[in-house]
Amino acid sequence: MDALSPANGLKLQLPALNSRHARTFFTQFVSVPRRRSSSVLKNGRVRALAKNPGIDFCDPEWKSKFQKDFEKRFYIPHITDIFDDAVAIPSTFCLKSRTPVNEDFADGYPSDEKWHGYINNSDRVLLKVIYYSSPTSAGAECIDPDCTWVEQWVHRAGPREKIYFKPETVNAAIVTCGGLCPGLNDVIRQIVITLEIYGVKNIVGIPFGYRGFSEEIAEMPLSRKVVQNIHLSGGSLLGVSRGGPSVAEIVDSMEKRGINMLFVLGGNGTHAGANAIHNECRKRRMKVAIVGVPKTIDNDILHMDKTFGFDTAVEESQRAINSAYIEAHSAYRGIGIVKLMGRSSGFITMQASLASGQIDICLIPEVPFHLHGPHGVLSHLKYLLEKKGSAVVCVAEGAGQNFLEKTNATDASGNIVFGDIGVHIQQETKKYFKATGNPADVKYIDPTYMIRACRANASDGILCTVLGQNAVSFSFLHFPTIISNIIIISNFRYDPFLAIHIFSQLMMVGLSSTNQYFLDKI
Ligand SMILES: Nc1ncnc2c1ncn2[C@@H]1O[C@H](COP(=O)(O)OP(=O)(O)O)[C@@H](O)[C@H]1O
Ligand SMILES: O=P(O)(O)OC[C@H]1O[C@](O)(COP(=O)(O)O)[C@@H](O)[C@@H]1O
Ligand SMILES: [Mg+2]
Repeated sequence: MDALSPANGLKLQLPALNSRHARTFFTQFVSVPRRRSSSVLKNGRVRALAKNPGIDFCDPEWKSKFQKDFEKRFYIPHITDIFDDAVAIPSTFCLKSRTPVNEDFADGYPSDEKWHGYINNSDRVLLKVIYYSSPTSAGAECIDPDCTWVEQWVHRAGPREKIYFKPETVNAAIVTCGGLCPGLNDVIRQIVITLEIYGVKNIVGIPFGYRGFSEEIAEMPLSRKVVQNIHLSGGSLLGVSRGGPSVAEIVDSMEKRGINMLFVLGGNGTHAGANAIHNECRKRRMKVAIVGVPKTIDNDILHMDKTFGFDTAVEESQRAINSAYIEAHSAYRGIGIVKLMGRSSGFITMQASLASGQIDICLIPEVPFHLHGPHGVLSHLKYLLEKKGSAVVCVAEGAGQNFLEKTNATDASGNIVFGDIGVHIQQETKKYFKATGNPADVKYIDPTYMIRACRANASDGILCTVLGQNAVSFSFLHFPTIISNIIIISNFRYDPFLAIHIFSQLMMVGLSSTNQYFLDKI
């Protein structure tokens, strides 16, 4: 391959080298999110430092104290916290084969004890699977200076043997809020199917997000028959929206409708709402289970390897990138720019760039950059045009917001409306090359809505199925009051934002990768 072909021209930077001091412009184009726990040594290498300066490592008990504190932070409210007389009944979720008895079952089905099909309430999922033997190991995330092995566990999702809701008394509702994301229909479908397996008959969809609680829009009765094929198309069967009624109005409406199980599918805003609804229900002593299923196409949630829709987004982005590449390479001095989702994080942009092998410059919110100047994007574009005649840039929507005029405009949910960094780069690039007397042909593609509206791919489809199932199991079982604990974390570069700690996903936790970055921010 030509040394200047895009795949080679694109520099991937290892996290350990990604320090402000060690970085050159060229190597900053593609970078993975930085960790704060590093310092630069004289030789330019980076040393990982221990986090948690508040811990007294001389205390022989520090490790068990740390683990206790970790467990406490992930305590999930239990229905008996509020209703100490709540009675558990055997699960109605049937794990037994319904097929005709074969030889194995000649003496009848095995008892539940022998079946071992349920999740034990004490089961935990290990969050970190890498043992870093030294703080200098690449990517090391150490709690103490010796990089001691400290186990960090979270609860395991799945059906329990005992439940706290009688299926015949359940009035379940599902609501999808915020922006679209591939996989919403898959999750809705699986929630409905699983609820029916538990024996629930009354299931409705609340149309158009939280707005559906206040406005005169009829709720949608849901059953397996209704949802059977909805995963075959993108969007949300129920519709989505931003903004809407107050929390008190939502809870009034839930009381009026008799809803005692609410599934909210949405992002940080939705879960802030879910948490507020939960608190209001608690205040009114309503026995309601509220379960959040995290939806963020940006894949920026603490502890989660992957959120649904992300994989589809990366895959679908390839079409836009390839089009930008073809346009750029077919034009005289062509430059293609693609903007992808990612308000505070560059996961989609980074992975789509890497997967494509067609991107020369990748810009993400985590890494600041200059447009102008000797180490700016524009001078690198000039270099690329001189060397190979064309170039392609991939930029995350939240990157380079400092170049744009702040309007303080917000959407109906109160989110800050970002300026269009893609348009800005396009304009600046055109101006820059025109001024050099050698114009460039700059094409800009924003595929956001085409990506968001896609049907989930196979991998996301499986993830959604697991999330939907586990959400229902949690609503019924051990922790039915609320699953959506909200932990405020801050993205070190941008405004603090809410990350969602949702337990319906935790059985998916395996080899944590990119999102471990956010662990720092608890
Ligand atoms: N702090 C909050 N308290 C209550 N409801 C909220 C809060 N933030 C957002 N919401 C509501 O949650 C819904 C979705 O929020 P939004 O930010 O648009 O999407 P997302 O959940 O994807 O982040 C909206 O209806 C919004 O009004
Ligand atoms: O035009 P809309 O629907 O407000 O959506 C735009 C925003 O939606 C997003 O997809 C984020 O949506 P969420 O808030 O639902 O995660 C961003 O990428 C984008 O800034
Ligand atoms: Mg949001």
